[in-house]
Amino acid sequence: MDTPRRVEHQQTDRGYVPVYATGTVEQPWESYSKTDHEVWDTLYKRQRELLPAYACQEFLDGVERFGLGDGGIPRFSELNKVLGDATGWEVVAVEGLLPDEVFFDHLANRRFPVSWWIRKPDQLDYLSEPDLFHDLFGHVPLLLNPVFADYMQAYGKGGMKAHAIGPEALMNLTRLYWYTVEFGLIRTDKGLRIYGAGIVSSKGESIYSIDSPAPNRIGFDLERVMNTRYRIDTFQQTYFVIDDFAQLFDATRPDFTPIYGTLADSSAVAAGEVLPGDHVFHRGTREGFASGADN
Ligand SMILES: C[C@H](O)[C@H](O)[C@H]1CNc2nc(N)[nH]c(=O)c2N1
Ligand SMILES: N[C@@H](Cc1ccccc1)C(=O)O
Ligand SMILES: [Fe+2]
Repeated sequence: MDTPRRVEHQQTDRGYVPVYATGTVEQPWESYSKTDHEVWDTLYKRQRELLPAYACQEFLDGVERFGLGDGGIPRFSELNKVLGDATGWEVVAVEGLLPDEVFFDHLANRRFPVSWWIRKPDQLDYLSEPDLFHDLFGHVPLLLNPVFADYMQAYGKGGMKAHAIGPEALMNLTRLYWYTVEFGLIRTDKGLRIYGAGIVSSKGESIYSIDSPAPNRIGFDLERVMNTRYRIDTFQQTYFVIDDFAQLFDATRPDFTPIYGTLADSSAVAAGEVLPGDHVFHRGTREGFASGADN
């Protein structure tokens, strides 16, 4: 994996850091404070205790293989030895949210962007932008699963294509990412389990997504998901459930171009709606659902 070449040094509050062409930086591991490491340990321990009963086995296996609980914020260079050998993926440190095409370009090249900074102690339960804990603990363990690793690279390539087609196609694809990679549930013989990074990195939403009567839980259907709006500022009003990872990979293998065409003519579905054709695992009570703009 050739690391993107350095193009400039950028003045930040940590002094000059090398910024690469694709928006990546070096992980400033020596700069992390004692509090930063304690925040990681607190969040890790909370999720490690909760998730054996809530997360899918593939995710739990990934957490163990990386040894994310060995104490303090992990060094990306250490993780990349395990990750590179397993599936050829590489964690790269970034400042935060990247433009869509830069983000997809990373995925298309088996690079997963992880914010170098971690949330503050008073942000344990909510923050507005993905931090190191969300990106690393939430997304990276499943990249050790070869089939999921292939899916994520294919997603990146699909993102470059959707970006070239136009903003509506990109929105359809971003909804797919949202309801699977970020907030997806999966069926197991022990009941519904979590694989979405946005859920497993949040104690509150881990419990809510499985136990609460409020949200809908509906069987995954590609076009249904691509046409369903979502909210970024609350727990989800609907969770989509896959039977297994193969279902997700098979559904996303075909060329999406005709689907983008079909969806361009149909109006989007609101986040909390249940449709006649839905495979309803649970029809939510909708208690606590605020109204408001959806994506
Ligand atoms: C897929 C969709 O565009 C999504 O919002 C992207 C945008 N840019 C990003 N940038 C970073 N660093 N991390 C992310 O998860 C995302 N998500
Ligand atoms: N098959 C999709 C790309 C894609 C792959 C995997 C996940 C999501 C999207 C396309 O042709 O655009
Ligand atoms: Fe994420």
